[in-house]
Amino acid sequence: MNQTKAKNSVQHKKPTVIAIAGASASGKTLFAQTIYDELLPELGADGISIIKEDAYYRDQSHMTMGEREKTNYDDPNAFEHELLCRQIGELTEGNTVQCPVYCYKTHTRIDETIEINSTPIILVEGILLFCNEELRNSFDIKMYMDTPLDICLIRRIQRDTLERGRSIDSITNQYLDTVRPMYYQHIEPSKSYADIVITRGGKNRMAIELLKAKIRQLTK
Ligand SMILES: Nc1ncnc2c1ncn2[C@@H]1O[C@H](COP(=O)(O)OP(=O)(O)O)[C@@H](O)[C@H]1O
Ligand SMILES: Nc1ccn([C@@H]2O[C@H](COP(=O)(O)O)[C@@H](O)[C@H]2O)c(=O)n1
Repeated sequence: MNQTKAKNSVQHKKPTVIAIAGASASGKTLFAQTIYDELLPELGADGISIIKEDAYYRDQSHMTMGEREKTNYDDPNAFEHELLCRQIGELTEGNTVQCPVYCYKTHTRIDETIEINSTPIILVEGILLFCNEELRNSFDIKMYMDTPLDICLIRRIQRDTLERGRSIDSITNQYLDTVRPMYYQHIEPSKSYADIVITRGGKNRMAIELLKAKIRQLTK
């Protein structure tokens, strides 16, 4: 074998892409962030990264605020999944990508992007990750947060009033119009694609420890 080729194949081991899907406010972000924070001292910033599917919501700056507020954000078409898929592909090839940044208050992408480097472990979290076949096929490990919907709703009310600039009225109307129906149409059925189903939300310590152990095994 050509020596340069042999050297490169040793240097670039294909990253492991771990997806965490599930309902809105089921604990995906908390789970992924806990894994990241607890492994960062061991793996370093070159060892692990997180991508949020929410960053790939389509930009709506060409629409009025009224139109943006009526958008169904729980339909797969609300996301630019092609871009997410392409960028995961780039990362698995060892390349760097410019990840969009999304604002829930204005329902638009902001002008900046965040540079994400290819790392041996890539965590991806989002509600509809398993609904797009091409995207689904780009994951090595698929996890699903199976948190009861009433618990998710309570947590969403608390989070969205505090962090996403929403009123109780807007949260409950959106929940009845789109969030709940789309959960039953798209998210809940996608659980069947998961390799591992996690109960009790983002603080399930045993699930956190098991994934950390798997990641350690993959990176040693
Ligand atoms: N097991 C849990 N116990 C208590 N609060 C939780 C738990 N899991 C998640 N939360 C909280 O619920 C809210 C929604 O969780 P988050 O991780 O943002 O959900 P998601 O990313 O699935 O939308 C957050 O404020 C988070 O801190
Ligand atoms: N402009 C937007 C975009 C998204 N949403 C809601 O966010 C939920 C997904 O994010 P999680 O962190 O909760 O998983 C999804 O259910 C959308 O309804 C929004 O309200 N506004």
